[in-house]
Amino acid sequence: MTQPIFLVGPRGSGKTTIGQALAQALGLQFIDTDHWLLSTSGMSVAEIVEQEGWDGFRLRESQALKSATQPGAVVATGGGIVLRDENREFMREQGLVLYLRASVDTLTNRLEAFPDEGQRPTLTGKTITDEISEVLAAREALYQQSAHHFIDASQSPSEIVADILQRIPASGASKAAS
Ligand SMILES: Nc1ncnc2c1ncn2[C@@H]1O[C@H](COP(=O)(O)OP(=O)(O)OP(=O)(O)O)[C@@H](O)[C@H]1O
Ligand SMILES: O=C(O)C1=C[C@@H](O)[C@@H](O)[C@H](O)C1
Ligand SMILES: [Mg+2]
Repeated sequence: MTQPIFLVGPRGSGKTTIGQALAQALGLQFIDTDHWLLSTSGMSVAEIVEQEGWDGFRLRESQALKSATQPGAVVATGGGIVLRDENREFMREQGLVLYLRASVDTLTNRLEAFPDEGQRPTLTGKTITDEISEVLAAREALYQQSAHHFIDASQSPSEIVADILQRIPASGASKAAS
């Protein structure tokens, strides 16, 4: 398989966790746009937003997506990557896009247990539950438009990886929607 696999979804859906496990299972390189930005800029998401605002972060994130993507890699994106048309088009044209879907309750539980405020500064100033509901409602259609496959991300990591592997046989990843 030479086309990259992109994981999209909201904060806490498991893009980083599942991306690492999937890359290991497939023997592929793992890339994470949030980590790539941290290592290339030396700044956390919170620091970039403090200095450049969310517009500055979104610009850097789009550049990171294009610079970091490699053929045959698993790419965990940031939760807001789908906000820009150019990013959605890039991912769909270059590779296979998987949407990790989970309920507001599941996402809230995960983010409350591990908030990581340096990488997940508030988007709305609201509580985690209210923020997730609002952000998911605003982005759901964009995640759906971007994705070739919807994956139930409420399962355990090993179940999710097995589910993904069933949909992308070694003979070549399928872009058929499901
Ligand atoms: N399938 C899962 N089952 C249980 N816990 C999970 C699962 N996937 C991720 N987690 C946990 O949820 C938290 C968030 O996961 P992760 O960082 O992978 O999400 P993310 O989608 O990459 O978020 P972000 O958009 O902020 O980068 C972590 O603490 C992780 O251990
Ligand atoms: O959902 C979002 O907008 C974000 C998710 C994280 O992955 C980071 O990219 C950043 O905190 C923004
Ligand atoms: Mg992540």
